[in-house]
This record gives sequence, C-alpha cells and structure tokens, in this order.
Amino acid sequence: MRTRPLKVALLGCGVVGSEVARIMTTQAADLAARIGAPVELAGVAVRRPDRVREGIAPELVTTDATALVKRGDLDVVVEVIGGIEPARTLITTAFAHGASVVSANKALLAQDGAALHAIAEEHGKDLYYEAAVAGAIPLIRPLRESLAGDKVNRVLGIVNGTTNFILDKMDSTGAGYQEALDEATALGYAEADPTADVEGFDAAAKAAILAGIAFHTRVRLDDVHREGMTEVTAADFASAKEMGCTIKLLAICERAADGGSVTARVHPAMIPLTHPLASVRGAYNAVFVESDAAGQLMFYGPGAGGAPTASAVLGDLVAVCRNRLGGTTGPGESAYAALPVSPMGEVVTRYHISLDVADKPGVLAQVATVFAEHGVSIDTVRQQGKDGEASLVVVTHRASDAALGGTVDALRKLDTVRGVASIMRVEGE
Ligand SMILES: NC(=O)c1ccc[n+]([C@@H]2O[C@H](COP(=O)([O-])OP(=O)(O)OC[C@H]3O[C@@H](n4cnc5c(N)ncnc54)[C@H](O)[C@@H]3O)[C@@H](O)[C@H]2O)c1
Ligand SMILES: N[C@@H](CCO)C(=O)O
Ligand code: NA
Repeated sequence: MRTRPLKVALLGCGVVGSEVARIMTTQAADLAARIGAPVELAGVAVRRPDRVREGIAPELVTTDATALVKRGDLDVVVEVIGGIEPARTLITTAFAHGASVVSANKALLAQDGAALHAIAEEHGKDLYYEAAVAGAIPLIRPLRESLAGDKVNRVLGIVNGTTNFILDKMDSTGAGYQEALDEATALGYAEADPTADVEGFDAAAKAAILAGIAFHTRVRLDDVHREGMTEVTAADFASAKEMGCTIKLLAICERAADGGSVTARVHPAMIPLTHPLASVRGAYNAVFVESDAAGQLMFYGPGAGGAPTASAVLGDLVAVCRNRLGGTTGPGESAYAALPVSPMGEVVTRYHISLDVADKPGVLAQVATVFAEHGVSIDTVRQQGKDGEASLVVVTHRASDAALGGTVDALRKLDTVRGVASIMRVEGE
C-alpha cells in the first residue's frame, strides 16, 4: 500500500457533509485498504466556523472554500454545499488546480453537467455524482457502466424522498401537507429550500441526469416537463383509493418507440396498489429501468438523508481515488446519440379526470361527446349526484397529453361543466 495519503477537501459540512467526514474518519483503515492508499481529510470549508463539528480537527475548518480548492495539492474535492453558485465556480476551480470532484449536487449537474464534464475532461479529471440521484441507491454507475452494453428504453420511478415521505404520510395517516413537510425537513431529507422538492424541481433535475445517461443524449432541466405535488389533496387520495390506486410523484424518462426521440417528465400520478412503487414508503426511492436485453430492473433503497447519501459519496470517493492511483479516469459524459427531447404533448398515458357537473339529463352524453371529438377513448365513468350537482369521474384509455389537454379545454367551455376538480395521470398499468 502507498503510504503517502490522498488528500480530500470537503466543501460543506451540513446533513451530508458531516456524515461524509464521519465515515471517512471511522472507516479510515478500511478505505485505505480498499483504495490502496490512506485518504486524508485535508480541509473542510464551512459557512459557520464556530459550530462544534465532532471528529473534525478545528485546524482543518475554513470559511474560505476558494482558497481551499486552490491549494494545488488536493486529489479530490467533495462538493456538498448544494445550489448553483458558489458550487459551480468551486468545482471548476478544483479541476483547474488538479483535483477530481465528487458531488451530490443534482441542481448544478442538471443545469451545467455538460460544461462541467467538458472541463473535467479538459483537465483529465473525474466528475462523479452517484449521490445526486436517488441518494444511497446505486443508479448512475449501473446505468453508466453495468448497462453500457444494453439499450435502455425507459427509466421510471420515485426519485425524491421528501415528497414520497409527504405523500405517504398524507395517504397512510391523513397527516396535513405542512406537518409532513416539516417532519421531512427535520429528518434532513428536504433541500435547503424545500420548494425544490415539493414543486418537482429536484425530481426534474434527477430525471434530466438519468435520461441523459440512460439514453446517451443531453437532456437539460428545461427539457423536463415538471409538475409538483402541492396540489394533491385528500380528495385525490380518496379517488385513488376508489380505483385501487395510490398517488406518487413519479419521474418518467422514455425513448420513443421509433428510437428517434426521448421524453422526460415529473408529475404526480395514480398507480395501482398492486404495483411495486405503491409500497415504497417514507423517504425511500425506487426506480425501474427497462432495457432491450436485461428486461426490467428495479433499484430500491433510501433516497435521502445524511448517512445514506454519504454512502454514495464515499463509493464515488473510493472509485475516484482508485482512478487517481491508477493514473486513469472513469467514463465521462456520453451524449453521442444527440436525440431530440419531444414536448409533453406527445406523451401518451391514461388519465383520471374529476368534473363537477350539473346533475341533469344529457350531461353525461355531452361530456362523452367531447372526449370522442378529441379522440380520447373513455375506459370508465362514475357519477355521484347531490342537490342538482354531480361529480363525474372519467378514466380514459391511453391518449396523448395534447389530446387530453384539448378535451379538458373543451369540457371547461360546456355550460353544464361547473369545474374540473382534478386531472391526474394513471401510470404503472
Ligand atoms: N440531504 C439529503 O438527503 C441529500 C441527498 C442527496 C443529495 N443531497 C445534496 O447534497 C448537497 C448538500 O445537501 P445537505 O442536505 O447536506 O445540505 P445542508 O444545507 O445540510 O448542507 C450544506 C452546507 O453547506 C454549507 N455552505 C453553504 N455555502 C457554503 C460555502 N460557500 N462554503 C462552505 N460551506 C457552505 C452550509 O452552511 C451547510 O452547512 C445538496 O446538493 C443536496 O441537493 C442531499
Ligand atoms: N431533497 C432530496 C434529497 C435527496 O436527493 C430528496 O428529498 O429526495
Ligand atoms: Na444514487
């Protein structure tokens, strides 16, 4: 074993960073044996230096992250600050000063992954980010390496722990949205600004990263259709239950049947209780990968939290250190397929639509006609009436998002339709 240690700087010592530091210290001997050289924590950049950080020598702590990444003697910089800046500049500075980078920052990678990969390559360094998608679950590496010989057609799953935790609580205990969000935040699952979680930005960033790697193409955050889960109500859960379903926030990345384009989307969806995703509880994540040769693979595990995320960071750290010792780098970005990303209107799925209508003869026929005129075929209709008003629940067969949108616009114009109470996609059948 080499005796000269590999030097690692840690940027950020919050929920994830503090666990990375803890594991680096407590597992030092095993990490050294697995890598073939000791790994030394050479510096820790923090924002609040007066905080007591157990297990971290005070002389390693600095508030000057820029000076730390410019030291020039670092082998690896671990970025767990989050957000776009200063993380982006710190990472590019680290590459320029000779370090490889491990990051958990999906927001940054979804926005600037291509540029960061290019800078890493220019400097002959690694950029690894297993922790950025689905926490502890090995997903980036299986897609990038294990499935590199196969053709992936679909990646579908739950990739945000906070929203799964909230939806699970709302469904199973009837907890309110805010109460469940506060608990997820206290447990260290939520982003610094939890809007990123509940409005689907975090899941959309992960979908962009996954689609890019799975389909060997470039998918930007803006390419991902995004709907959050803040408008999911107890009434939606009740409707889902009546259909034998529950509601999950899903990320779905698909290659078109002709192989010539891809789509990526994040939105709440009803899924049957019999589907494996329905039983994903709390902050767990689960992702299905469908490919030509392998068929269907399922990845499941803790999707958020300090220690689980640190597990993925440490896995990357070991891989990057091994590469350093071997004088090599791992696989970089693979975007040769250059596939266009199709708009949401072209996505085909089933829909559950809940309408408030006048309870009088002919309304059902009128509504059915609007669906037929837009080429959207109805699977089931359920009507419940009271005091001259009724609620009409329509479940469709598969239709394009554009056709469904046109149908809903036309329904809203009918005098007999008082309002569209909810529209939810139905997946997993
Ligand atoms: N918490 C999770 O479950 C989880 C899971 C996967 C990925 N991530 C990602 O990991 C990253 C960190 O998340 P977290 O939950 O640990 O957040 P956090 O807010 O707990 O930690 C970030 C830390 O960085 C510090 N910081 C901010 N600016 C700094 C600067 N300029 N220099 C030094 N330190 C600075 C903050 O003070 C804070 O302590 C984010 O990119 C997040 O998306 C988090
Ligand atoms: N806020 C994220 C952290 C893990 O990426 C989540 O809840 O999934
Ligand atoms: Na992961």
